[in-house]
Amino acid sequence: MVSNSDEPPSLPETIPYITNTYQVVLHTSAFLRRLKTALDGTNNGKGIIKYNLGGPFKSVYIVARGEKNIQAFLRGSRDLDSEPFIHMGMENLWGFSKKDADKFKNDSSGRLKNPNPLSGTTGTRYWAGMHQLYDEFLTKPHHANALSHKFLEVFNDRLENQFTVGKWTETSVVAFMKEHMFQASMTALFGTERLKIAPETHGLYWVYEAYAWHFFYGVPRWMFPSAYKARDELYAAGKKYLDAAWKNFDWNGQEDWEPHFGSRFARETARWMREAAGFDEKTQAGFFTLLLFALHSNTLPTCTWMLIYLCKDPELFQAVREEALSAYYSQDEGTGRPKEIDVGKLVMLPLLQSVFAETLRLHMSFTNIREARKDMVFDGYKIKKGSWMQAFTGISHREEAVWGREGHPADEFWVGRHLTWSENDGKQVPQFSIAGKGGDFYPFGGGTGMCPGRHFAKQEALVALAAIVTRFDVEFVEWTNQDGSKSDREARGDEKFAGAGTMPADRDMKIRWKRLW
Ligand code: HEM
Repeated sequence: MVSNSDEPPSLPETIPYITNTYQVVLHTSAFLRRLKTALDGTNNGKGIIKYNLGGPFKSVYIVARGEKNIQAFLRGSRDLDSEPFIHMGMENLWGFSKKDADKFKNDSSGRLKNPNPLSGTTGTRYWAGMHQLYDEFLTKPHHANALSHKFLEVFNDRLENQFTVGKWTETSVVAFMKEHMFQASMTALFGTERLKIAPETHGLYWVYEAYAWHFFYGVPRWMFPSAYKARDELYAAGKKYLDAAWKNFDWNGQEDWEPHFGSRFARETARWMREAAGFDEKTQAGFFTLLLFALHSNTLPTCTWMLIYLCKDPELFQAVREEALSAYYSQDEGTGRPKEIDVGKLVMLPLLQSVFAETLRLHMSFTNIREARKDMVFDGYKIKKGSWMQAFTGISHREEAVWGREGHPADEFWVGRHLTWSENDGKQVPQFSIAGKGGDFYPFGGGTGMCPGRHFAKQEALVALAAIVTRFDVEFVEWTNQDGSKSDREARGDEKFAGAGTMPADRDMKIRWKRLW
């Protein structure tokens, strides 16, 4: 470690200005392993480490440890700005035209209702407009609830239509979720028409998702030509859907959901892009491609992992089933089977919340990035205006000193980690708690840029899981590779996704299951 008084230690690298840059962009899992080793070796006690990205001029300060520092990093929204980082992905990942991406670049008024007083921006406030859309139509309970109800309706229909009551069938968990959860959440957010008009969206999406991190960093096209081709075809598929939705939607209706645009959020986003922001067609299709990524890239693998953990542990499966059944408030008159579920109650159940949190803790590997708006001092170190700061959930979420418990190291899935127990009527009753862990657990980011889909995401994952565990008896068969051949080991997080979001399972789990109702 190299250290002087104003500067934190630097992350050593074999080839100056090359090794760290190469790894953080193209091999983030290796970068994180090296970072962890360096952190364990440093005795500055603050967990702040510096490196240079792409040459000597871009300093990056990694805020790796310490509740206070991570909180300050996540919440310091006025001085530490996530907008340049989002802007960076707008052309290559989102698919914006340069002209429209520049509208965001030139707007320094921020996302909040009142413009940043330091900003001289006049005219349309693009960041604030986008933030308001998220806040009003995605985060607010009415719209988050409408999305999860539609999701559940479609997901339930699919379970009922695909599987016969009382019949055992074999299925593969990862492939099953990639088909059915994908389709149900697409319908909830974007309507039934998107996949009818552009069925290629489904196949193209997985390629786009796998290379999203490379697109974000602007890795040249010649390195991954087929991924770039799939990305461009996905933009074109988004345009087909938007053109048809604009043509067929009846703007006089005010329903929460209809088949052409889907949710109110999608409809209002389309309207804002065209009417208030004046984006061109490329940008409009690009934004709806980015929303695909936001919708699936974390929730789908998270829910898949949750199901994998339950299928691995029949006792936990049974306990979660009993808990989930307690959230059903009506029964079918003929069969006496559970019918309607109280989603508000379901998402507060301790065991289910604990399975969700533990899965996000272990598998959400995201790089939070901020840029310093001005020269500042951070935990005693001088940070120059324009420097980047990064915080990695892949480090914080796995800190042994924070998460390790006797017999349950931080790297292991253990549902008891977030539960406390108390006695009620002679019975031990669990409570879920992750309070006081804000600096060690931040799967949804933080500050004004915090994930606006977090409530919908939790509801979606938990209703999907509840629908499965209450309806199916399940038996584990074997681990397989993605092509269906037998695997000699169980699934791990796919390292290709390290730093970019939830790491999907790199193996599939074959199960037998029987629908009960
Ligand atoms: C388990 C599921 C999810 C996780 C872990 C997650 C996590 C995140 C994170 C870490 C960010 C970046 C926050 C930041 O920069 O500070 C983000 C942004 C975002 N998420 Fe989620 N997300 C999830 C599901 C969803 C869902 C279902 C939606 C619905 C469409 C969604 C919509 C968005 C959007 C639109 C943004 C961009 C916000 C912005 O730029 O201001 N997310 N999410």
